[in-house]
Amino acid sequence: MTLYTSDPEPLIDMALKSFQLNNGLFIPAVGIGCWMGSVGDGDHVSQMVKKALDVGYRHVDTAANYGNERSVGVALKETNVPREEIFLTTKLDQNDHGRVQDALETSLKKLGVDYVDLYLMHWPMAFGEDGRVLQPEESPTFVETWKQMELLYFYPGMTKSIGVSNFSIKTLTKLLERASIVPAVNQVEMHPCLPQHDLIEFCQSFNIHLTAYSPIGKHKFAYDPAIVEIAKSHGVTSAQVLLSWGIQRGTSAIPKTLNEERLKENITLVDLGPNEMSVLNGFHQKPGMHRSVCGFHSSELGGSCFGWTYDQLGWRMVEGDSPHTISRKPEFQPYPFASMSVNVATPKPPTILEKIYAQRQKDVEQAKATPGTSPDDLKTYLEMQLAPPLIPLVPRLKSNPSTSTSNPSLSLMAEIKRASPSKGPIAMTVNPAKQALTYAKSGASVISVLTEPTWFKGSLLDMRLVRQAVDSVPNRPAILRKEFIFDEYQIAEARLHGADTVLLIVAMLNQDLLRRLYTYSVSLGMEPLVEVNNASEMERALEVGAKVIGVNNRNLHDFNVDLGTTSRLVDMVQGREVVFCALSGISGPKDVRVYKEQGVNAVLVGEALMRAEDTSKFIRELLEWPEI
Ligand SMILES: O=C(O)c1ccccc1NCC(=O)[C@H](O)[C@H](O)COP(=O)(O)O
Repeated sequence: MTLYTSDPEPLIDMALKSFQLNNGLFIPAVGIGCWMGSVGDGDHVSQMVKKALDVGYRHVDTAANYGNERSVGVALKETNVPREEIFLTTKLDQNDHGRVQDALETSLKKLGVDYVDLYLMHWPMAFGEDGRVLQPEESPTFVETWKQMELLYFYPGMTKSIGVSNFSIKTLTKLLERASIVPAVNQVEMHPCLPQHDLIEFCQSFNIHLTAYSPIGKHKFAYDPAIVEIAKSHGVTSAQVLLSWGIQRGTSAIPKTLNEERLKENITLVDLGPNEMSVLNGFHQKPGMHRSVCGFHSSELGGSCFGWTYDQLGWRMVEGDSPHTISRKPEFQPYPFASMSVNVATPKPPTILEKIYAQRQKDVEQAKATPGTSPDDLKTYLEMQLAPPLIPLVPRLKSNPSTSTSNPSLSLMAEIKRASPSKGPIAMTVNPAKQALTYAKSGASVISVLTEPTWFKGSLLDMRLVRQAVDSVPNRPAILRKEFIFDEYQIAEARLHGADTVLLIVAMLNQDLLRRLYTYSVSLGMEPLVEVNNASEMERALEVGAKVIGVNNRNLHDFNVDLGTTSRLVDMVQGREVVFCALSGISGPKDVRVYKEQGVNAVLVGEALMRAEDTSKFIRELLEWPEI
């Protein structure tokens, strides 16, 4: 909707404008900020948030430290706006850096919601048990806290995005060196007296969105003649000019006001021209102007803030400091309003498979860049024939303890699975070598080793030790590298670390890549297990000539498990030379019996085996095999 004043100056209705974050979610450009200048302020906050939602806001920003999450919760409960239409942010208190999950659970309870859209680390510095400010190297460091926040993101449910607040280029750089997930947002003080040009440039290069708090500068400079003149020429208030400037730079803002008229004004903005943007970009260069309006850059604080020096924080200034060292790039291309999305209500967050894929790409790049494990190094090791001998998958899968009996049953691919995205920790203390030996002695044809570290807590070392543990077992099982494979490099790694086969997940590969990886794996002597989840993926697996196809009963996009997925695809392999396997969700003999009747050749079982009290007995009963 475009509104018109009498001049008529077109005003831009910001209510539903949003910016897309690096995880695919959309953050509305203007939100209602709930810091009231002091902790709490109960009823006022509830009324303010309710009014804001009534007039069109869909973004609410609070923090544990503001002491008003309950009041925000009252407004969320009383409003008619559905929860899923609201982008809700809260922040981790500095007292809670060592207990992130508990802190978020407490915040959710107070807010009366099941999840927040964004959870921010409020400040990089933590407070110790005794209330003392911990120094940057003291545990929990902000990197350690970030790692805990990443876990919340990996086991989704409580927050849809994670980010930071009050981070500088210095502290962000340190965080990014160790981060598996790039923060979606950095929320900082930002207005024309503190434009943060360098920080914006830095964050843009990492696709980190910036949100401005105190975007109107607490009205401390809003009546400067230069700003008033721009406001007059558009027929709007100074506050509207300052907010328009911020959003036109591509940053969102969370102004606060209890006044209904101002609430409306703050989401009704104007398009500033290049000269006006220039005036505001350079505003802080006036003598004495470059400063925090929150008192953070004050000589009274003696060059520190909350117990960290400006140097530790990466803040390079004190009040009135010459801005030339800070602002090297005052000119920014205006953010194209036209390209802003209005899709607030139906964000499409990445699925777990997409998240894992993105993370594994980073991991593989890192491994390739590590001296000794470059692609050339791996090629040389393979040429030197350093990979251990392998066994062929197809015949091994066709043999199990029941094959020579009058009533042959299915074969088993037994998985080693410490944790998973859908279940969290499953068997964190398992010793993979011992578990593998039990599987081998119980008759498993394949041992599947999850080597993904972040969600499944596995490693290549696990797989190597599994291989070593079973190497001398007669008719040893084949070793499967259970991974999210998209690069030949991962297949070479698998072979060198003792795998006999690898997993190729059709859902993550285009047909050319699937064919290329299939061919490469076969060229190293490893017939891959090709995983499908529906009929079209099955056609693609057959098209590349896969000889071992597994149907995953678990939908990797939404975790839904349906044992009928395998049954529905049986017909597609009938009469073909394919070993047909059922993967995931198999927990008892009944499941296996149904598959046996349908002609399935093997089952891959993870969680049920990891949780079994007597693994050998469980396997024998599951497969209805004779005693070995
Ligand atoms: O298990 C998960 O939560 C999961 C989520 C996303 C991608 C893959 C996932 N699992 C990998 C597997 O394929 C299973 O570990 C395997 O099929 C065994 O499943 P189960 O017997 O249900 O443990």
